[in-house]
Amino acid sequence: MEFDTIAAISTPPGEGAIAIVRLSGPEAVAIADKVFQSPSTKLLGEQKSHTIHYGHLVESDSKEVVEEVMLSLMRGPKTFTREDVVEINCHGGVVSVNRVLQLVLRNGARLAEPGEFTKRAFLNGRIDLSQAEAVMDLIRAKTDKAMNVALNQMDGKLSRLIGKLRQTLLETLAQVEVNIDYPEYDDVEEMTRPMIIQKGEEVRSAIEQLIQTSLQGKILRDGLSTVIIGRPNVGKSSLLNSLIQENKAIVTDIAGTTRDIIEEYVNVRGVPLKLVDTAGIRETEDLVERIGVERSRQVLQQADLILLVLNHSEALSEEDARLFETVKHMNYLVVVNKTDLPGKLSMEDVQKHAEGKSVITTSLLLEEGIDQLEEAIAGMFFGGEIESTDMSYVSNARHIALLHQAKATIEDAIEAAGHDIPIDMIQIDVTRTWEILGEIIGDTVEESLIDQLFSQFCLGK
Ligand SMILES: Nc1nc2c(c(=O)[nH]1)N(C=O)[C@@H](CNc1ccc(C(=O)N[C@@H](CCC(=O)O)C(=O)O)cc1)CN2
Ligand SMILES: Nc1nc2c(ncn2[C@@H]2O[C@H](COP(=O)(O)OP(=O)(O)OP(=O)(O)O)[C@@H](O)[C@H]2O)c(=O)[nH]1
Ligand SMILES: [K+]
Ligand SMILES: [Mg+2]
Repeated sequence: MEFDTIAAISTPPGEGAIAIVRLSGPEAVAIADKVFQSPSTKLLGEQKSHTIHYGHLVESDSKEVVEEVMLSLMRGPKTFTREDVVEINCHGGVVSVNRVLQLVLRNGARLAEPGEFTKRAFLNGRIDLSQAEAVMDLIRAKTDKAMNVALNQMDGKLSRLIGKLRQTLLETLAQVEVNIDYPEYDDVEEMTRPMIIQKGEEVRSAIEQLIQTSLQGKILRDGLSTVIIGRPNVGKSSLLNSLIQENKAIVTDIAGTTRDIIEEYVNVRGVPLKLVDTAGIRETEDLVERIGVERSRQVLQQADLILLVLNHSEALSEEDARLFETVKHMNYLVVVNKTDLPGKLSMEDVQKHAEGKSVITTSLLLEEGIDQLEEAIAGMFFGGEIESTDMSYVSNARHIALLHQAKATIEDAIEAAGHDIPIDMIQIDVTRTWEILGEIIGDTVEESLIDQLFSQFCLGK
């Protein structure tokens, strides 16, 4: 495909040592030649591909010097976009890099839209949609593990899996056609239906396996939203500070210290947590505190995990019991804090309310119990260690939704094949499954969706 030539600043905004302005498109080299002067005096158009050149950028008419740069020359198709690419490495000042961008825009390039370089890599067939989406995941990855998931997807691991399933579906459809068109025996139906069921089952179970990795994949990608709740003064803010190893939240012995929601990201054994400290939940006359309590109840709704904190030096109160009731149907862990103080809390009571959920004891004052808590959190979602060899987790919400749809349609096909539903109806379900899986890799997908996906990228990517 032939496009116009785009340009953008590909490094983060602000001051840095070096900044890059990237050009891609059929005119990239010609535009660079208009504004680049090197000591060698040779035109870039005459230079070998994949070479880097020292020189100056100058105004095309006045030859006034604009910047001193290093320029990388990369001719397609062996480039990020498969088009001709020129990268101008300039000094990393805000003014400098903008000057360079303006210069190439004045000389024929168009300002790129967010994600447009990666979009071209997709449209020119270097990567498929799931690989392109992985590029964005990679940039946003907050932990090593999340980055590995993205790298694997970028490498095409998910694409290959999806490709294999679609191939099986196509072969099944082809076989159905053959059976119908060239019936060597009269028992076409008897041959065709079991084959659809067998192949359909193969595909269904593979999809199910992918879906099973998706909860973990999503956690690695988006972080586990973890809300700390408990009565005032039990040590919620102390717990946040211990987990992030920083004194971020205010801790005092005054009940009702935390009034606003405090959010912090922390990496617990490879699991990224978005930790949320909340106002202690209790009946209160204080207006500000009451608003805080109300907010605590709201953030609870969106939590993936709840840490319910109790005070070891006080008997279980009615408010504690109400908190247990609130989180009953959610993922939660109980943290019994202040074990350094004389115990008034009956652990039997706690176990009864916790209904089999883990109960961890801590003394945040003495820095005890944090290890066990971290272990319990990681164990809850990853059964101990996160798998590091086979990182083909599905992590993207769009992909997960499509996998669920694909599973439903292939199940329809299997079900229909086992009953007296006409073969052509079953073909429709199998074909639909093939299409839905195709949307994951961008093979069968609406242009508007493609535009929308790439627009979420950063500028210059
Ligand atoms: N300066 C710079 N650094 C960068 C990038 C970039 O665009 N510019 N990248 C941008 O994200 C990443 C590197 N990603 C890239 C991916 C593919 C190709 C590429 O040219 N692929 C070709 C040919 C490979 C080959 O030589 O065999 C291909 O796949 O056909 C280049 C960069 C990270 N670092
Ligand atoms: N003895 C003892 N004191 C602790 C422990 N953990 C926290 N504290 C103290 O308990 C008090 C309350 O701690 P916070 O972390 O502010 O409690 P909170 O649950 O956030 O309180 P609110 O925000 O007011 O609801 C502070 O004085 C802490 O130093 C512990 O393990 N042992
Ligand atoms: K407090
Ligand atoms: Mg607090």
